[in-house]
Amino acid sequence: MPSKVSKALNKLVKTQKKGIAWLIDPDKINSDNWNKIAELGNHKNLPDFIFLGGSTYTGIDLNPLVHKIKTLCPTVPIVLFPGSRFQLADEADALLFMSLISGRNPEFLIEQQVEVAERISQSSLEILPTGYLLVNDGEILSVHQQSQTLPLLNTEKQKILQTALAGKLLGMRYIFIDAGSGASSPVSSEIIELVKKRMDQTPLLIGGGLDSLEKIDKTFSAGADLAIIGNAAEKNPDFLVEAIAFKNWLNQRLFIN
Ligand SMILES: CC(C)=CCC/C(C)=C/CC/C(C)=C/CC/C(C)=C/COP(=O)(O)OP(=O)(O)O
Ligand SMILES: O=P(O)(O)OC[C@@H](O)CO
Ligand SMILES: [Mg+2]
Repeated sequence: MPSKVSKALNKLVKTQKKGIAWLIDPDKINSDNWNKIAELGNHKNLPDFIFLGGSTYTGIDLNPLVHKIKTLCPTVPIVLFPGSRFQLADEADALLFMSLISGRNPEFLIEQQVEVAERISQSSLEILPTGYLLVNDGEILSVHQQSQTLPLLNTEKQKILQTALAGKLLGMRYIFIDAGSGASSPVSSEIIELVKKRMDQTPLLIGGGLDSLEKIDKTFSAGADLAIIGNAAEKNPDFLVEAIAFKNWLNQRLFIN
């Protein structure tokens, strides 16, 4: 099995560097996004990964989209972040093979995964076993509607820690805590700190509502290894480049110190 993406994620943890993933929603990609991808192809401020997925997308073959992104921006690994089993594409580099462990809906805990296990084990996708937790201040967003689960609250510290640890002990190699796309407040710094302290070498991915450099800074300072940015980049593609430049500056500062 290929290991390019897992190596890159684990390297972030080992070197204490920070990474940024640009989340592209196949349903919403527009001409501004395409222009940005074309620019990225020869830009020094590249995201570490492109995540591809949407909470509601159920439509057509994603391979042509993957192919087009790869042609324009060949050096950035494309990681599938599927809202359902219909969002697979063999031409992507890797797949976040998630189980929604903050919820109790069997469909997203195990059923979706069972349906695709045989297919993906025969593909050349790099499989990233991921415990996926929805955590916010009680806001119900499209991912909650889609998965028919409620988010854990930022105040439910013990429950969130227990859930992340259970995922890790079950062998999930990545923990992704998501406030949900467009969340008005992101995963709290307290939660990120608490979970990060107990993760050892397991990469911690944080996303949802990261729409300012201040929020990204807080997320990284609290211990996130990778920040996922969707809506803010969709609305203002230049924000993505600013966020990446900021992350590069943080990493450089770490190196100098
Ligand atoms: C492993 C396989 C094949 C499927 C996993 C299926 C699971 C467990 C999904 C988790 C629950 C879920 C529905 C996650 C959605 C993740 C996602 C791609 C969010 C992005 O949200 P947007 O589509 O950007 O939100 P908007 O609809 O607001 O744009
Ligand atoms: O669109 P935003 O709010 O950046 O969220 C990204 C992602 O974490 C959602 O699942
Ligand atoms: Mg979206």
